[in-house]
Amino acid sequence: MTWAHPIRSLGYYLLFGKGAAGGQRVRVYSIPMRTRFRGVTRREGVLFRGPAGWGEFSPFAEYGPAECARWLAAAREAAVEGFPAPVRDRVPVNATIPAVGPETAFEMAKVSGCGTAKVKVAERGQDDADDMARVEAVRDALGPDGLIRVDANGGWDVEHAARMIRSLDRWGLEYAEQPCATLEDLALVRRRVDVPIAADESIRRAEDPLRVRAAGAADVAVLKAQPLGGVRAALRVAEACGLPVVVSSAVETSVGLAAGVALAAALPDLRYACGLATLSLLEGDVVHDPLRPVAGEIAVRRPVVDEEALRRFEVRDAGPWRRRALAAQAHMDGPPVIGEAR
Ligand SMILES: O=C(O)CCC(=O)c1ccccc1C(=O)O
Ligand SMILES: [Mg+2]
Repeated sequence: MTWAHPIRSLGYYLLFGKGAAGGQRVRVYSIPMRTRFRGVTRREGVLFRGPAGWGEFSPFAEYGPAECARWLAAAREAAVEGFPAPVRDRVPVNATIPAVGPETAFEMAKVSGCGTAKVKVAERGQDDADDMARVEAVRDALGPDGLIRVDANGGWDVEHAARMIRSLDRWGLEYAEQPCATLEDLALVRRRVDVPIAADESIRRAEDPLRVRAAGAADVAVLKAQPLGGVRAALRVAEACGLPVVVSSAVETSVGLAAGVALAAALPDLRYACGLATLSLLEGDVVHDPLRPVAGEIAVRRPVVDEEALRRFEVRDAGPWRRRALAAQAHMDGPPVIGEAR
């Protein structure tokens, strides 16, 4: 398939660099994290505006061009196409508690205003007692009616996972997210514990959910809009996988979060709180009215970039990110969005 005009002219909106007549400069941001998360201390990415609004391209540093192509497609959808129609106007969300000490965990759960919390466990360099203390503190903060899920990011082997999930369940677990790295191990753990299992890292490509289901590896699918290639792509994955879905963020600015919110808002069936309350992990944002939860819910809307807010975090040299986006674009299906700088 070739992309002749007028679609090719979409690239026109999204030129990097100065002097592209009628084009847009892309904007690079770098925002410090309030607490280290996934080993990351600054969140960085690209923002650009197209005819449908602002899009964000912010793959994590370790991802290569083929993987980044889906993240770029998500930004293109946001900027050029816009989001599908919502079926709800608010999305219930969970507080995200990083691998912090129990006092901080208690405080974060308390101030979040959320009735559901996701607690990170199995952090490298910590031990089981740290996880126990953190989950106990979050249970204290939420009270008996709160819901607690844990996320091990694949950090346990099967034995360790089965043992820890049973131990942590003394404080009551809604589900355990990605206790082990492989599908086979997830399936083994799932057969050994009563707590439901969610798959996150095991679902990064459109074909993954079918493999998750075939392996009997999970009860819940965690879907992220950017890595799956956008809201529409993620909706197709949700439909194909036949599992209840939790939408979560990739810890983006409000621009990227809006895609996750749009996905959660468009799902026909939403039974779980979503992991979209992640702005509190960042030192700031690029919009005037950030997508933060009120009483455990985020209102469905699309904030626009505020120049004054962006100025605090904008990076002048767009070169490295331009190269990254162009490399991703070479692997992307459909029309290009990034032009060469002139
Ligand atoms: O789901 C949440 O509560 C927040 C999002 C989150 O945890 C996350 C964000 C970026 C990368 C990985 C993860 C993860 O779920 O492991
Ligand atoms: Mg996860």
